[in-house]
Amino acid sequence: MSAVRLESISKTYPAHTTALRRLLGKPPLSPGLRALSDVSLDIEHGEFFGLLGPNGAGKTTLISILAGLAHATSGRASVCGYDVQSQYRQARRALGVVPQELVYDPFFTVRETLRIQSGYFGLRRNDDWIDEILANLGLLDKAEANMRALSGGMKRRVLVAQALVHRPPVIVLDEPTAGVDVDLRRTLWDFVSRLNREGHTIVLTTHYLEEAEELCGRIAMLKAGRIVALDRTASLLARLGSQDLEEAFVRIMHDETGATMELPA
Ligand SMILES: Nc1ncnc2c1ncn2[C@@H]1O[C@H](COP(=O)(O)OP(=O)(O)OP(=O)(O)O)[C@@H](O)[C@H]1O
Repeated sequence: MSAVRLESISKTYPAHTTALRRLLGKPPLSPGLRALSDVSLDIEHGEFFGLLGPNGAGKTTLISILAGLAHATSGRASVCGYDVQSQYRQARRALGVVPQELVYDPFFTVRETLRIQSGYFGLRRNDDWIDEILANLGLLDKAEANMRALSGGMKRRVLVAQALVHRPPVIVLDEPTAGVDVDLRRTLWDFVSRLNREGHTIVLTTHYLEEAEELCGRIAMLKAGRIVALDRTASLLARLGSQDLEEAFVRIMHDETGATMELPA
């Protein structure tokens, strides 16, 4: 059983329309937007997997479908064997998501935020694990600070901590290092790599390709909602004769043949 399984996932966001046009039975002003087209993918337990692609390629949409925040128009997705729609609770419990956007409640301290998050998963007396997460993310001295008093980078650390409170076997990080300093990057990657060594499956989206090259054993590249490359990182570089992932990425994204570069993992 895969940690993450995507079977022919397509997603079309509904067309933009106005209430008046709807009332008059007129067609929408713009057609719907197809964000994902027939995406199939298996991520095995224990993998450190990179999901790459330019802005608007569909990475966040895919993550939203896994987290139950968006529904696929067609296809099936599962986390640790649990269908993200029909077995939502089990699937969500198996997943920790670090969102791209800084979302937080300004009325709580860091520790309260993590206790509340634990409560969503029915976990009481989770303080030992919360303390361990705080220590590993360099947040221990901020535990009693109010969320609104934290810097942007510190808030991002709390988002990472929130994703981990229920010890999910699969951790998805959606651009976790966007706009954060070198210190946090190091702390974060040390901690995430340790979690990976301990058996957690990691799915990472990032625009920092050198980070993806260093960390991810296997990579999928999305372009306009389709998978255009799926391979082990080293094999991908060797096959394209590229010096680094950035060069490979540019070549694949500018390849107009539309051929999918896929090899068995
Ligand atoms: N809620 C929504 N309603 C309508 N369109 C959306 C919605 N969310 C995303 N889109 C569109 O779907 C496409 C894919 O967006 P998505 O955010 O998944 O891309 P991404 O690969 O995560 O991009 P980025 O690297 O910029 O984060 C884009 O064209 C985006 O404008």
